[in-house]
Parts: sequence; structure tokens; C-alpha cells
Amino acid sequence: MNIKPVLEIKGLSVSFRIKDQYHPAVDHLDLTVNPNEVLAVVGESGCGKSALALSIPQLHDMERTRVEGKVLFKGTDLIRLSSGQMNKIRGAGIGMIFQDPLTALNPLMCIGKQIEENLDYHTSLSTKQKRERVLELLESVDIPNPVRVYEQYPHELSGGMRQRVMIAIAIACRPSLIIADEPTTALDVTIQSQILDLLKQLQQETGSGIILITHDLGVVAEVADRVVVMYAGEIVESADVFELFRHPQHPYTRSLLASMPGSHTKGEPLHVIGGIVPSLQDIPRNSCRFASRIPWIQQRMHEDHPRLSEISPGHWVRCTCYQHFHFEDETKGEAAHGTTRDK
Ligand SMILES: Nc1ncnc2c1ncn2[C@@H]1O[C@H](COP(=O)(O)OP(=O)(O)OP(=O)(O)O)[C@@H](O)[C@H]1O
Repeated sequence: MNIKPVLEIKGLSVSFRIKDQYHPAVDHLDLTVNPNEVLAVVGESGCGKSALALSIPQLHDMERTRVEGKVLFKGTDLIRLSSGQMNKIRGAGIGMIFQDPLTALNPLMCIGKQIEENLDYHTSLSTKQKRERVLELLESVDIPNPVRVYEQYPHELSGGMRQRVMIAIAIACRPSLIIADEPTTALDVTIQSQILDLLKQLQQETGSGIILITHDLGVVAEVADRVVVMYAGEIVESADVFELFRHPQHPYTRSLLASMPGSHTKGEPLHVIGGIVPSLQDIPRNSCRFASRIPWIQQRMHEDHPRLSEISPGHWVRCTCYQHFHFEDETKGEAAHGTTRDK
């Protein structure tokens, strides 16, 4: 069966202006999200995940940002839409959930009215129908006592409850796509798990596609169907979640996985590859962007202008360096290079 993606991103570049020059934080990126699918985008801080997330609903400050390529939402290129056209899609076709509901919610408006605002803008429900729909939404995100919460203000709710409200707002108009940018990062582990279960359950009920941005591989393992690993503005690996966790290939993916609590042998320290994500001006644009963090791999083992190659059906990896990467070489390599790392 031919499934039509809800989101197709083609050749997307998002560049920020720094001292009158534009530097891509997302660089010629392609990805698709299908209905009924949770696509996780992972990477360390500074890899370009939020730059990507904000470019879908066109939320960048266009005074300082250049967005190029195609962002096709059910076939319509969002980059080409006017702000009026975009407003109609934002909140209706596309729902958004961000890390910090306290800044996203209006502190002066009660919860019920905030959810109703979205319905006001995108539907023609009567006042009575709107209230009923809001109570139904609060119930669907497992908020106890929806009638009371309807009247409450954001500061009266716990972090987990506020995030449930954000989810209720995001799903209010039954969007085909939900963008969740670090939705559980601010929450403690038990609540995190409940929120993720809720997202997954709602997604299964509505058939929407979710793009889940996170730095946390534990979150990925819990809910994702497919995973895209980003490094310095590029996808370095993408695969089905099981394949990625069982057969990670790119040195960056492998180091992310090896640094996950629970992934290492008992009693041994977590494995962490040294170095940091380069700043935008320092990203090497024509060679392997991860090379400087694995200096024990010789330059000739890397590709010039590395491309994504499909190494097994649906499993894509960038640069040939993955074929030469072994963790045990790291210590030898460091000795040979005289490099030291923070302990
Ligand atoms: N408005 C901006 N102006 C200039 N540079 C920016 C701007 N926003 C982000 N950047 C830079 O773009 C790169 C990607 O940032 P981005 O926030 O997308 O990363 P991220 O992976 O989402 O990290 P985090 O999880 O910390 O948000 C970083 O180098 C960041 O410093």
C-alpha cells in the first residue's frame, strides 16, 4: 500500500545571521513523517534539532533567519505560504508541544479558555459545544476533575498537568502532525513516562504523525518508530528504532548509545566521546563533521563530501568512517594523538 507522508522535508537549510553572514544550523536535510508514526530526531545540544522543529510551522524570526528547501505538509509547501495561510494550518493541521508549558501558556487566562481559543480560531463550534469539547479534551489527556481544571490558572497546576494541558491544546483540532520539542525534559522520570504513554496512545487513536525532538535516547526507545540522528546540522544516521538500537553504525550514534545509562557493562564508567558540537561558524562543511571527535581515525577513512548511504533497507549512514570505528581504538588513538579528555 502506498502511504502518503504527512510531512516531507526536502533539502531544508535553516541559516542564522551572525555578523552579517548566514550560517546553516540545518544543512540540506531530507526527512519524512508518515501517518501513525513517531519519528524521533536525536542529537546533543546544538545539533540543530530546534532549528529544524521551528522551521516546520515557520516560527523562526525571519529578520535573522533564512529558510530554504521544501517543507511539504500533506503536499503543501509551508515555506511558500503567507503568514495568514500559515496561521490557519498552525494549531489546526499541525499541533505543537514545547518543553516549557509555563512560558507557552498564558498566565492570566484560565486553562479552559486557553484551549477554547484554539477552537475559536479553527472551528465554528457554539459556546456550549466548545466547553464540552474542552472538558472532553482534558479528560482525554487524563486530567482528573476537568471541570475544576477548566477554571484554574497555569500556576495552580503541576508541571506534568501543565504539559497535559499543552497536549490537549495541541490535539484540540485533531492535527495530522504533532511537533513535540523536548516535551518531557522538564519533568521527573515517572511523569515523563506517563506523558510519553499518553502521547503514544493519542497518536494511535488519531493516526497523526509525530515528530519528537529529544536528546534523550531513553525517550526514543520508549515511543519512537523511526529515528533520525542529527549532528552539526546533518542527519548522520536514520533507521527503524529496533535496527538503530541493535545495529547502530555511525560513530556518533554509537557514542550516544554507549553513553546511555544502562547501556554499559556493570561497574564500568559510561562511555563518552570527547569534544563538543562545533559552533555554526566552525562546522566543516565539505568533510565529515564528526571527524575531529574521532581523531584516531585517519583522514583517508572518511569520505569527501560525505553522503547518506543505505546500508540495509531503510538504514542510512553518512560517511565511510563508520566501517573503521571501534571504541577500543579510542584509548590507543588518544595515546597516539597525545589527546586528553575531561574525566
Ligand atoms: N537565533 C539564533 N541565532 C544564531 N545562532 C543560533 C540561533 N538559534 C540557534 N543557533 C545556533 O544553531 C545551532 C543549532 O541550535 P539548535 O537550538 O537548533 O540546537 P538543538 O539541537 O535544538 O540544541 P538544544 O537542545 O540545546 O536546543 C547551535 O549552534 C546554536 O547556537
